[in-house]
Amino acid sequence: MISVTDICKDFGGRAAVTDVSFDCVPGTITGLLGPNGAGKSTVLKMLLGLVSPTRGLATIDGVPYRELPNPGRTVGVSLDASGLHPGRTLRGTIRLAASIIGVPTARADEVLAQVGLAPEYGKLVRNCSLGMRQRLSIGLALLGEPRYLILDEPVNGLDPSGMAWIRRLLQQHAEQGHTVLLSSHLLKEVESIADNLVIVDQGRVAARGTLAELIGSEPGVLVSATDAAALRDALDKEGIEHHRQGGDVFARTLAERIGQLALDHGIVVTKLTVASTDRIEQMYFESISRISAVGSEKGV
Ligand SMILES: Nc1ncnc2c1ncn2[C@@H]1O[C@H](COP(=O)(O)OP(=O)(O)OP(=O)(O)O)[C@@H](O)[C@H]1O
Repeated sequence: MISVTDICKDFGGRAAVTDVSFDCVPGTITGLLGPNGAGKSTVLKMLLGLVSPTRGLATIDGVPYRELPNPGRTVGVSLDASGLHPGRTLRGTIRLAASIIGVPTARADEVLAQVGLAPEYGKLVRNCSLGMRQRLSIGLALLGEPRYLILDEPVNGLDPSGMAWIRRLLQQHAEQGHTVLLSSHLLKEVESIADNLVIVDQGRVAARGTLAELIGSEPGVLVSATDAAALRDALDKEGIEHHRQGGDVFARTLAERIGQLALDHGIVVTKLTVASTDRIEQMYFESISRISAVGSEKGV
């Protein structure tokens, strides 16, 4: 488990992170979300022993990162893809990292293929696109087959297929019982990947919980069906709140329930849109505006 307890960081007397606490349990993906400068990277760096906390404790597997016996085999880290050595090739970079953490060369080549960079193995890092560097950085994180993945802004620079790829990869990692913590300022991306959210603003936790806890357990689904009247009848029978929206039906339930309902009643669904995005956006802005209000009361 990853445990962050009342962690604080001041830089030159200025608070960057204040009393941040959260846990990440195995088998889940946690998204650390917040606007630019909110303190996300500082939290991750404290967790990884790269910045020492002014107060508080951050542990992985019950100990601070620096006390892990072989951190490279336990925790996969991707912090800043622009920090990779520009004069090394992709393969050279990953093989060097493999030799440092005691992983066979064959595994390095396997990871290069896994992140879609095998055809470019001879390219120098300085000649790689941002997306390629991001893939390399994620490959470095995966190298030691770690139980924990800690990724700072992993979707930065990735195109839509790259984003879909990383989503699948992280979900598979969590399904294997591993723990994923990622930071992002991209609300929609985190919403589609994470099981749990920790929203930070101005260094403080603004909101924390599962997506359902934060936006309500039944966010609502917009459904198009060839027979909308039959759909409305079925929703009535099941006692599911609904109303018309254009030619569609907005039902206050989960997509899974609509799928089951359609199957049970033989209704052909032609389109189904989960209408949570605007609610999560609303929740996000409400959370961070509460922190801003506290900050302005304190004259921050
Ligand atoms: N080494 C440092 N020295 C002084 N101030 C720092 C240092 N590192 C971070 N800060 C400050 O701490 C605050 C939080 O920065 P941090 O990089 O953690 O935010 P972030 O949420 O990761 O932002 P972004 O999404 O823009 O990367 C910012 O005000 C930043 O200027």
